[in-house]
Amino acid sequence: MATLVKDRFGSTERLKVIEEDITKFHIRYHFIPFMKEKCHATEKPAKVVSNLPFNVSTEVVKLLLPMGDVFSVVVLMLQDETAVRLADASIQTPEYRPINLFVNFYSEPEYKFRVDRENFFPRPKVDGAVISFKLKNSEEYPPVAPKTFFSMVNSAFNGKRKMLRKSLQHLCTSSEIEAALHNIGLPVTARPSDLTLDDFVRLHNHLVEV
Ligand SMILES: C[S@@+](CC[C@H](N)C(=O)[O-])C[C@H]1O[C@@H](n2cnc3c(N)ncnc32)[C@H](O)[C@@H]1O
Repeated sequence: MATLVKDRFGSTERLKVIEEDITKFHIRYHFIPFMKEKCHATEKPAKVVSNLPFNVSTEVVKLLLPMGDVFSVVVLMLQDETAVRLADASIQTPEYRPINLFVNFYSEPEYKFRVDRENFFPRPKVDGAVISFKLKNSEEYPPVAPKTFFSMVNSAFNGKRKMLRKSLQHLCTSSEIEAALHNIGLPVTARPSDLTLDDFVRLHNHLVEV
């Protein structure tokens, strides 16, 4: 693939073929100077279009979505089931997970279309799908510190069936959690799957004030 691309497009100065493991590659370090040199300041950031193996999907999503300063859009071929789950962040479903909050924190996902397994060679056991993530800029992120926010979200989902007043007890007392839930208009018995991204942000911000 790399050889084919180099042969076909090697003559353009706007192409650089890098053969690296995406999960270990320092994207900003290599990409930002290249973009500065090759693109005019008025141009929008670059886009990612990728057809990676399905088993690195989640790792790649976690790596690329917080890069709104470098990329405007990330378009990925994923396993159909994964693409459906990432694009749909409906609360109160068994599929609702911290990764949905992560995706919607950093981007606006859109399921594009299914790609039947017959279109691949060798034929996999599952269908693929194309999904796009329009990346947000940092000023569009919800008003929280991502590190403490996702730490709270992960703790909340560790006890998925547990009420938040129990699963977040390492952060605050249950009565403080109940008061925070009440303040944001949620039942004191709420579970993590009842909360939207916005609810989690408001809960987090109430709890850090305690
Ligand atoms: C499904 S094939 C797609 C090939 C080609 N991009 C296409 O669309 O026809 C997946 C490609 O990802 C490459 N790949 C697998 N793991 C990778 C990683 N961690 N970093 C970069 N490339 C990887 C493989 O070498 C393979 O060429």
